[in-house]
Amino acid sequence: MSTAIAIVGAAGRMGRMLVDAVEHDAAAHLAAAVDRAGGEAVGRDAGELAGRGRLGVTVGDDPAAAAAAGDVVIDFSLPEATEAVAAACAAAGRPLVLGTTGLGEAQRSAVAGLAERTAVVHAANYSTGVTLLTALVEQAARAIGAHSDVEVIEAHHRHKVDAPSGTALRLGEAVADTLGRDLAECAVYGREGRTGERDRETIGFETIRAGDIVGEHTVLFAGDGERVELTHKASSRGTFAAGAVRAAHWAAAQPPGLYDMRDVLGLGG
Ligand SMILES: NC(=O)C1=CN([C@@H]2O[C@H](COP(=O)(O)OP(=O)(O)OC[C@H]3O[C@@H](n4cnc5c(N)ncnc54)[C@H](O)[C@@H]3O)[C@@H](O)[C@H]2O)C=CC1
Ligand SMILES: O=C(O)C1=N[C@H](C(=O)O)C[C@H](O)C1
Repeated sequence: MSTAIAIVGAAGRMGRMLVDAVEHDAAAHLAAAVDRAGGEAVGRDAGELAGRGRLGVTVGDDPAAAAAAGDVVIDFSLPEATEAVAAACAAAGRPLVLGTTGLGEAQRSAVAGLAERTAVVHAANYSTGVTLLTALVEQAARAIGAHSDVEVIEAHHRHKVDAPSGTALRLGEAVADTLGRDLAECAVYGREGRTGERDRETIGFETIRAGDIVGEHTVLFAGDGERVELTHKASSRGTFAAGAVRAAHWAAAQPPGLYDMRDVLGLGG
């Protein structure tokens, strides 16, 4: 059986990659495509936008119609779309694979509410490599985190609108949780001026925005006389799209709940 997939944010960098990934997957097909109301993509063919030629799926602006048409919804758009997409998935009883980063409290709460009714996979990064990196970072934090200065460094393309990246925040959270710290209290975002000496309990974040960098993350554990750096570099958005489509197949068979990419890959907690 082929999984019918509805894509929100279909005209974006990730949306176009997702259309391509779905159409490359013999076990899936594109059922609906949605983008921003009033945007120039609405009314165009989603396949043509993705450079794949005509697919016969017109980009719409109604998440409710898209959710009803698909077995699963994949949303990589903007936080402004999240609450409407969650409501559409709840009304249609459809699982959601959410890749959008930079969510605020209201959007997180909408996602948590949806997860009581359907399966929701929410990951800041759908690549297998970053899922592994997160596990390795937890291992490093357990071994040397309490005696190290921990810094998270990320680099992305010039078009990215949120900072630090969702992945960087997730990596920082993984360190904080492992060390029994509260990230909201120990995070330091960039430094400037007369900062004073570094407090070992803090977790620092540095952001680079430049050119067409797809996505790079390093977690640095620095002590006296040595340091450990764990790095992941994505060289194609195809890796995120492939992971999201894999998550969509997986989510279609899950009971309600909030999951992440570790669950999808069967790596446990
Ligand atoms: N979880 C992951 O693995 C990854 C997550 N991302 C995240 O995905 C999101 C999208 O990234 P890009 O594709 O690079 O951005 P983009 O700006 O190229 O695409 C976003 C698309 O969403 C559309 N959009 C905006 N408001 C909308 C609304 N209310 N309803 C429907 N569509 C709407 C825009 O018109 C645009 O076509 C970002 O939050 C980014 O951080 C990106 C790559 C990987
Ligand atoms: O906006 C992007 O491009 C990316 N966003 C995600 C994030 O914020 O972590 C994941 C990936 O690094 C690409």
